Amino acid sequence: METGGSSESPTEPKKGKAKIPRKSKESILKQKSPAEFFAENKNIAGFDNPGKCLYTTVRELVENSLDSAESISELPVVEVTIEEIEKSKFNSMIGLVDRERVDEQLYDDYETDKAREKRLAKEARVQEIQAKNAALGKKLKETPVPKGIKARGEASFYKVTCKDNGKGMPHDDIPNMFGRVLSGTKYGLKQTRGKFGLGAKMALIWSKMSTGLPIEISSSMRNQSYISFCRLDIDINKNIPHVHLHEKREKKDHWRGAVIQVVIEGNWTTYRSKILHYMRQMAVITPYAQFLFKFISDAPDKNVSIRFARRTDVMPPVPFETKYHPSSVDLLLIKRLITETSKQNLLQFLQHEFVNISKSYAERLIGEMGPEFNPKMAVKSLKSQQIVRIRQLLRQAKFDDPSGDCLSPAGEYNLRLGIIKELQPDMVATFSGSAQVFEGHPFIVEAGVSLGGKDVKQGLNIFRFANRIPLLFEQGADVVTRTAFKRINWSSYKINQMQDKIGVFVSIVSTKIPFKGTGKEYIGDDITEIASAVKNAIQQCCIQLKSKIVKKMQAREQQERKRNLSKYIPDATCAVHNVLKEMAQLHASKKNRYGDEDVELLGKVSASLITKETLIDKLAKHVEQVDYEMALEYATQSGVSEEPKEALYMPPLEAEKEMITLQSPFFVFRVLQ
Ligand SMILES: Nc1ncnc2c1ncn2[C@@H]1O[C@H](COP(=O)(O)OP(=O)(O)OP(=O)(O)O)[C@@H](O)[C@H]1O
Repeated sequence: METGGSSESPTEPKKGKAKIPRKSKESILKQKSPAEFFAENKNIAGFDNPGKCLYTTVRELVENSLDSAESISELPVVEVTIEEIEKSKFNSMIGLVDRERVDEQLYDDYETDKAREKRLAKEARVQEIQAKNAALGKKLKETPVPKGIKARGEASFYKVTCKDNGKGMPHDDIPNMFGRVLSGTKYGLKQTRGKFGLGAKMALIWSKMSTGLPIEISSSMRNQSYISFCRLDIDINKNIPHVHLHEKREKKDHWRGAVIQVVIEGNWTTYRSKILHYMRQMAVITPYAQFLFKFISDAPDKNVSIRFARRTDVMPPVPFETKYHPSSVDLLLIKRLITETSKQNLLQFLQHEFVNISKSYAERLIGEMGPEFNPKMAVKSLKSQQIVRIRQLLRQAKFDDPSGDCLSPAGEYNLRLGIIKELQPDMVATFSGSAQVFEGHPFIVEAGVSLGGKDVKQGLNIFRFANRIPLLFEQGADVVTRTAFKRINWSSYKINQMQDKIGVFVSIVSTKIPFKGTGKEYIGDDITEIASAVKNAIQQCCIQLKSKIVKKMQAREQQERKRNLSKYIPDATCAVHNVLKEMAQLHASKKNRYGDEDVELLGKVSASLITKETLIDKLAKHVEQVDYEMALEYATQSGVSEEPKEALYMPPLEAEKEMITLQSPFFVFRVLQ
């Protein structure tokens, strides 16, 4: 085993350590570290209560794993395990000896004999009613049977482990990546699930707050011959990692990736369905990933093990980092870019540090700035007022919109695949919009609308994704929900908003998703560009669906017509045959005279060559013929190209057998050899 150094004391940052001025005696001023702030306001990062904390911890770890695998174009394999740890096991983990209660009345869940009697009587009553209803065959209403009261302090503990096949982390960066709030590698202008440099630290802060246990990280990168292992917690006041152990361990195989493990308080019972929904929706929007989710407890009936198999090998292109759009910059940003740039003069700076400024355009801009500016001037010597002038001009000048090339939308193929897998709908339509822009950030909206399907409730069922993260909370305030409920006239597309089972899937990707809050739970309805792009994407799907619905309705009408005509054949033929028989009798008794043609016919009726059955047969054939001709006429009118087509998706074969794989941007075809 190779040891890369361990430390028992907090790792102090050497550079950039802020000096806090000495306070005068009467000063009441206090400072707070970011870690302290987020520990006190953990709800703004999605850590509201123990149940939600469990959910958000899983989320943060899974999203980091996906970001990591995708950053190296690796098809992600992510394994999440939540292991329930019962109280005495937890106590022994932390070296606390279990203690029996002595003074029962001291506890919050203490019940007097009378209260207990009352509760048991109530429970018995409820059970009796339920049994009676069941015997009468009545549908059972969800009458909760009151359970024995749970103590306020009765906590449940969980060990959450997330393993991936991603990039891994540089050995020396691990303590800061997990032990310093607001530190991360995803701050650049790039579409990533993570952004704030906060999620993993929040999981650690919560573990520190609820169990006091550290986080454990194992990681290995492509060319590393060792596995980095780090056990750390966070010094909340100083916002620095407190490293317990940081070492390099022997690597026996070619493993690459990361394993993160944290023990937290949580509530599986109340957040089970949210966590499973999250995993399922993540599998929908990431069909090229393989997920294994496990919940392990001492009660085997509670155990869950779900494998979300990879359904395609086609991974969306890796998003790449882009530069700022000149129209969206502010003074701080320009100053930062000036400090960080390797370019010497103003011309090079404008041309290379922003998108959509060519050399000639940069020259025109500099000319417009005034006589004290020139292309060759040293960019690092610009004075504050000059920077203000640059900013004013960049704000007012005309620039092309940023292109969406740097983005990586899920793609219509993946979206459709996900919808079909998730809902198994009767009909589905998808649409992928072109790149648009808000505040200098490109964004792309994709949508899918489905009708019918398995486990879909009547009305609108909304599924939201942002930078390929499923959003499950704060649905009511989100731009997608509001648009679907308020701005789409469903009936004009022949869709019944109340009765049809409608699935609305919207995925937005951008270099900046304007989430409300750091919890990444919803996108507000106040950004007009995004709201109108969402509306357009849903409408485009509805237009496609409408034509399918109309075709279906016409086909149904046609069938109905045929059925109606066929229904009347026996009565109609009976009536016609009776008339013919009567005519034949009149002709025979010479009471009526008929033309030659009629006489021939009446002769056949008299000779029983034309019977009721022959008439039925002829009429049925005629209805069939008319129906066929109408269908043909319809097909010719609407053109063969518009015949309803259904896309075909083939799940990847699981077998290890030798296969030839044919790949195209739209499909993967595997042939067994
Ligand atoms: N599984 C992992 N594999 C590789 N790197 C990881 C992994 N988990 C975390 N990291 C690194 O640690 C950094 C911090 O992660 P953290 O979750 O705190 O923030 P983030 O993902 O950058 O942003 P956000 O707070 O929005 O999730 C990441 O930027 C990433 O570089």
